[in-house]
Amino acid sequence: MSHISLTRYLIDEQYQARRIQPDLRLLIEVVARACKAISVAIGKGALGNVLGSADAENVQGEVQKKLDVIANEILLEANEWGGHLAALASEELEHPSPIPNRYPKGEYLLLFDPLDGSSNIDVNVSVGTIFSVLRCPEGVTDPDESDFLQPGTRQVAAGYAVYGPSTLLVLTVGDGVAVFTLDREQGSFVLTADRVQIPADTREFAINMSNQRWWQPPVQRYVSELVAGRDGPRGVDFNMRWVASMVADVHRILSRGGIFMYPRDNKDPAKAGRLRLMYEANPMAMIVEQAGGAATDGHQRLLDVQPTGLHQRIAVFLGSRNEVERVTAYHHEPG
Ligand SMILES: O=P(O)(O)OC[C@H]1O[C@](O)(COP(=O)(O)O)[C@@H](O)[C@@H]1O
Repeated sequence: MSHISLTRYLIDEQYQARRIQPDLRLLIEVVARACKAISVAIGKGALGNVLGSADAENVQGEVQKKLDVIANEILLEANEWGGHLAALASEELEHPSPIPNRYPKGEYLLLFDPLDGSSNIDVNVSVGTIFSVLRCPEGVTDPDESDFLQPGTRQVAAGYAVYGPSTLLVLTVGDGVAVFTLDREQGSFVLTADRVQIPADTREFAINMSNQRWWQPPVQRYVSELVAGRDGPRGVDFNMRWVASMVADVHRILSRGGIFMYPRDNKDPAKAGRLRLMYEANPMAMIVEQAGGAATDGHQRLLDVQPTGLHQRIAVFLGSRNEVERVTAYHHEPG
């Protein structure tokens, strides 16, 4: 694959594929630059005094890590003055963040989880950033929360960065999925895989097994059949993986197939799941579908879910199409 930078890839999407507008291209480049800065901050680790807690809680009632706050500030600062956005929303902020009046405004809404997999930061396991781009409704100059509550099918772009052994940026603008690797010497993202496809079948599943006693019957049945392997109704063995960083688990699935599950469970019946619809499930669902996979909440296509809240949680089943369809079918069976 010849040396194609992110900028070149986006310019081709703008002029050849005629898929994106100039300001969406520039917005994605700004987000990518912010991910580079976050990658540098993470790379410093204990030497940069960025590990550990920030002694503050976010809107979800979770203790924030220092890097949650640092990553959030990097993304807010990088995106507020570029002129591409009408407003932003973050996992770390209760309400949408308006663009200060001193800066020009644009026609897009950006949502992000600045640092996904927070529980893995201090133990040097891959973490990431997840983002989703929507259009600001026509004629709205000061968007509020309701303007963000658009189904995932309305996303014009989605992506994630993985900060692991290498830093990767995975992106879709609705024309397949492209993977870029950060060339640390050049300081630029270079295309290393394009039109990535997830195999329809897999022998690998990802779920936090320690929650098993709380799962509802369809998930109990599906996972027990996987674990039973060749001696069970599936007749073949399945392997399990769980990094506990959604970006890392989803990237493995993008790379070699698999099914990722974070179901609704009875541990906290009030919660519809652990993961957030707007800036975790929806962008990942768009990427997975653009790579030929499937994504549901157990009952319906994730991207068709009508959001009701900026930080709402949802059950997530995504990855290799045939397995996602099977576990979803189990949710539709009577009894
Ligand atoms: O702690 P658990 O139950 O294994 O859950 C891990 C899941 O929670 C998350 O860490 C939630 O994300 P945040 O770290 O952004 O809060 C996902 O990345 C991951 O898939």
